[in-house]
Amino acid sequence: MNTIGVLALQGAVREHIRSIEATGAKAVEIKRKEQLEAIDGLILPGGESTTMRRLINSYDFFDAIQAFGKQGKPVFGTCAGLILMANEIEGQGDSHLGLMNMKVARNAFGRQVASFEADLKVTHVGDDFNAVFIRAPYILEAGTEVEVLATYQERAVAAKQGHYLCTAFHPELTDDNRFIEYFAQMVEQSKKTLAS
Ligand SMILES: NC(=O)CC[C@H](N)C(=O)O
Repeated sequence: MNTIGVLALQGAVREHIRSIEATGAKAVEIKRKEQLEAIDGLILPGGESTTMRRLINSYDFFDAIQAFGKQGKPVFGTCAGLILMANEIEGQGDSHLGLMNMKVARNAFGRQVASFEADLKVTHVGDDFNAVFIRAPYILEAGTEVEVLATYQERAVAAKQGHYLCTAFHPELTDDNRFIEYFAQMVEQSKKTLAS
């Protein structure tokens, strides 16, 4: 059975645990970096990216998460998690984990319309995915190795780069598990490749 962890320092952890379990995979809350050794894929949840980064540093997760990704193990960032994965953040000198070659903007849809839902066509996932946005970022620029999976109002809001996946929205907040199932398939695939 595949085991998928959710970084549980801050943010929407419990919802991800429920959606991972719905795919049939084992779900684990990750609170110590040593736990990364026992999982096959990692989710960086939504929340507040600067707070999460501060906690990543305090709990000494920074190098451990980068090393996890460099081993070829899949990482999926949602919302604040997408910001953590980008190698460039608009108006901010430093990025965070820098796993994906893309520039992102925070709170990109404005503070007034903080939250909204939209039905999106998502490559690999479906034509009618109900996406929940909460003070969401978006992807301003993406490198050629980054595959944009969905756009909203011509802005890129979901992307994949090899074994890295990210969404500006929160797939864990609906009962539609197709997005997490797609990630679970990526985890399954990488586990087979890493074992061979
Ligand atoms: N729902 C979310 O994860 C919001 C992300 C938040 N705007 C940030 O910058 O971290």
